[in-house]
Amino acid sequence: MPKIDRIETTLVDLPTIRGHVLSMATMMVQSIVLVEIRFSDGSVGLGEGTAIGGMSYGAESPESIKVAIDTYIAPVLDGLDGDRINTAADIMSRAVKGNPIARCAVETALWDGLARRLGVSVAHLFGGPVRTAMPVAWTLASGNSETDILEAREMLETRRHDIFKLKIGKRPVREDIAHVAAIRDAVGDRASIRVDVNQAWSLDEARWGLRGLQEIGVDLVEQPIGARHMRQLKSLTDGYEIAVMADEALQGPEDAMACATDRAADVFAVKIAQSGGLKKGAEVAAIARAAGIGLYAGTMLEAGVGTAAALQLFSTLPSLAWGTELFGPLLMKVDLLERPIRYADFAVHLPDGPGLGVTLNPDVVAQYRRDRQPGVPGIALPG
Ligand SMILES: O=C(O)C[C@H]1C=CC(=O)O1
Ligand SMILES: [Mn+2]
Repeated sequence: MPKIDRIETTLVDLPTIRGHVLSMATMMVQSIVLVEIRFSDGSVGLGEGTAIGGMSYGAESPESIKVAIDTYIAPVLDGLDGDRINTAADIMSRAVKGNPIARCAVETALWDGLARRLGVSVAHLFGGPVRTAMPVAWTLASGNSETDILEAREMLETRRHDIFKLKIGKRPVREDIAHVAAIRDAVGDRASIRVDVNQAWSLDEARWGLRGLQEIGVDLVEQPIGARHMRQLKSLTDGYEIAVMADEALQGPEDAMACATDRAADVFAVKIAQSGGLKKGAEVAAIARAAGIGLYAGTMLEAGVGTAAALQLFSTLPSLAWGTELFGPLLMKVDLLERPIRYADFAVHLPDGPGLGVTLNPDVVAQYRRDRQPGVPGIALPG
């Protein structure tokens, strides 16, 4: 019986390839928490906990994830049978309210450990993959329409992405619509264009916004209004033809159930981190499927470990109508992995090998760990 011997966390700050401009923050660096669980039989499991824009996207930050794990999760899991992931998840959710990213990071490391000990992939533990390549969106968020157009053209030419998600909500609605229209016109029908407002609009702004986006041929709008405003989200879903996707509104199966019961959204962005782990992410996906709601594999802009964990789960879902946005490693200047995840032919490819199918590059971790490079994180808030 392999016991949990030690849970180690490391903050790593990876510079982004360009400023990533979101409605709530501009990211120059992505900060991640690596989790390594050491088991009594010598096996090791890897996990990752990653937030967006410090604490400006949600209630967890890289620092809070580390504290939650070191101070509140590691002690209650100490000595537990490492194979008992359901028990560990239950203990974590009783010991720590909220903090789904921290719980997901630890659960991921437990899945990786168990799958490695069995010599199988994590996807295998979820019933096996139904696909090994998944469509993958890229986020255009340089903050400048011309730069975004050049980026989009390059992605199409190199066959890396033909789905683009534009981050809007920082500028007045009219300006945002003009920005989206310029990109729509530039790429024509070679790509699917979607937008993410990250909750920035009021309901009346959203009504104008959705009407404008629909007119210019945008396929989908993500979380246009506040996460808590489920009834208003439903009114937008019912009022327009453009698909409405819930993201921040979905913090696990209970939210998914409420959103599905009212059919407040057409599509769910399922994030393993926001759901509180792979198992709960699978539950969110099952609720969507049962309710006839479309599925999209979302990201917290994780580096290779978190992205691989999401790929393992999403490869097993019978239908993934809206594809994925599991491009996080490509947003960072350096890759954390020994063998980077493969992006080709407009798809992201499931890594093979046991566990998550990935191993860390120790030199990159050594160079970018926060305790070796003081003075980060690089986040600018608007205004
Ligand atoms: O969905 C979000 O809000 C977070 C994330 C996903 C892509 C991206 O650029 O940011
Ligand atoms: Mn989103």
